[in-house]
Amino acid sequence: MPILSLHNVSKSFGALTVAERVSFDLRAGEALGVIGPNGAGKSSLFNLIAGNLRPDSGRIVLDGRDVTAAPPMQRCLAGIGRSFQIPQPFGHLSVYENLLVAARFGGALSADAAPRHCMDILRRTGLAAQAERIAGSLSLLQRKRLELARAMATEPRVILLDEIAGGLTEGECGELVATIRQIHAEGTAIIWIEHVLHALTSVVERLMVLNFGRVLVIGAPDEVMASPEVGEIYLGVAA
Ligand SMILES: Nc1ncnc2c1ncn2[C@@H]1O[C@H](COP(=O)(O)OP(=O)(O)OP(=O)(O)O)[C@@H](O)[C@H]1O
Repeated sequence: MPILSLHNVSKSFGALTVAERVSFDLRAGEALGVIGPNGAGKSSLFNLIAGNLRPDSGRIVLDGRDVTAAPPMQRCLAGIGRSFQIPQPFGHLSVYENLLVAARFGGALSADAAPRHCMDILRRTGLAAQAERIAGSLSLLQRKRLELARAMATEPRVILLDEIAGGLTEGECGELVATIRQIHAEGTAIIWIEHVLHALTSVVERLMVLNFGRVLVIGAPDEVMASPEVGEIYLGVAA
């Protein structure tokens, strides 16, 4: 059984369609990459999955349970974790405190269980040495790590990563990718929107291309990148 399924999910803002009958399954533990031109509907897709946008039609099923009408908080508790394109930590709290908030409120961990869980996430996301640092004082790479860690602290079954590699140097990007690969290897399913293609394709098993809110193609990354439709929208020429 897939961990997450979208069935004909559609959403429009007036005349602008950001999702048009989007359907796909995410297998438990799978990593799926999402690419597409600016405005294709990638972030809107995350908002639909996380519950920040309500679809006009269609169904979203998490682990066999229909969550289409569930608000974001309930979806988070049900196992959908999310990182944002622009990191959104509590800047005046420490790194550890940020994780504690996520674990207690986003993951409903008990006061007894949360501290140990947060220490584990700090270690797994490469932030152990920064635990006491105020989040607002972190470097960009560390803020990206914190964004990942906050999502992981909610104990997600599926984690949504929105352009987490953007703005990093090549070396920093490699470090973050290694962490994401490890998290994936430990069993968390991932949907990752990313413009840094080589980072994305070094992790994901499948790639989905969105264009004008539609799924243009979904499949193995090398086959998707070699497909004429993708060449057409990225290079503006028919292959
Ligand atoms: N709440 C909203 N109301 C009206 N229009 C919206 C809303 N949210 C998004 N849009 C529009 O929907 C379109 C798709 O936006 P979305 O952010 O999903 O695209 P994207 O593929 O993530 O783009 P990018 O790569 O630039 O981040 C854009 O034209 C955007 O301006």
